Amino acid sequence: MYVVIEGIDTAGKSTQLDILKNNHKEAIFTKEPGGTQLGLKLREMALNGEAKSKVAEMFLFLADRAEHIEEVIKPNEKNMIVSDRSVISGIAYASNLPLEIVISLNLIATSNTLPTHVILLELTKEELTKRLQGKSNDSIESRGIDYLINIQNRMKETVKMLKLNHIFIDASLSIKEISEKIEDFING
Ligand SMILES: Nc1ncnc2c1ncn2[C@@H]1O[C@H](COP(=O)(O)OP(=O)(O)O)[C@@H](O)[C@H]1O
Ligand SMILES: Cc1cn([C@H]2C[C@H](O)[C@@H](COP(=O)(O)OP(=O)(O)O)O2)c(=O)[nH]c1=O
Repeated sequence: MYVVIEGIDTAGKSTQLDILKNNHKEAIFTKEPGGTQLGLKLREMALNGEAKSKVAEMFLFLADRAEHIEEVIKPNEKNMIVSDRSVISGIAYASNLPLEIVISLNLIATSNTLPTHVILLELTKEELTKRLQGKSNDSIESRGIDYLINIQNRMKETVKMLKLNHIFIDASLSIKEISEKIEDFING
């Protein structure tokens, strides 16, 4: 089982992952970017805005993903894996290119190893605005509210285009309500 927690910045992914770590001690927890040794270096470069070219930035995340799939996901496919972000973020955030092209590049990076369960935490513009005010933003988050809402819409479109098993959860529900919906979906 390859479960991914998806959502734009501040959607509540880390909060739900902390609960999942308590409820599923047997699972392997990982993330993108930064789920491998190479990925940590790539994450640093990407989040510090070192790539001036958006295409170069996309390839940093693709390299992170290829390494992550090879080193973490594939070797553990028989176990329960839970990842903070995935190919869904990869496709959605590369918003300077048409979805179809980015999907093809990501299918190469993932060698078609796709999540079996996609959990997308969905924010309203109002809730996102409120939450972003409470944190310092990395180079990607500082691109603004409308940018992130567009990314969220691309995430939903991507999940549907890839026909992945998924649940969209209203991220403004209580932490407990969201956690219960996640458990029902995973155990369903
Ligand atoms: N269901 C929720 N309702 C209200 N606030 C939440 C909820 N889940 C998380 N938060 C808060 O929103 C902020 C971002 O949560 P976090 O889990 O760090 O999001 P992400 O990992 O997706 O960036 C944190 O301040 C967190 O306490
Ligand atoms: C996985 C991935 C993340 N990102 C972005 C989303 C985030 O803004 C940033 C780092 O992700 P993350 O560490 O999850 O940030 P946060 O916890 O604030 O959500 O990288 C991409 O642009 N492309 C990708 O392929």
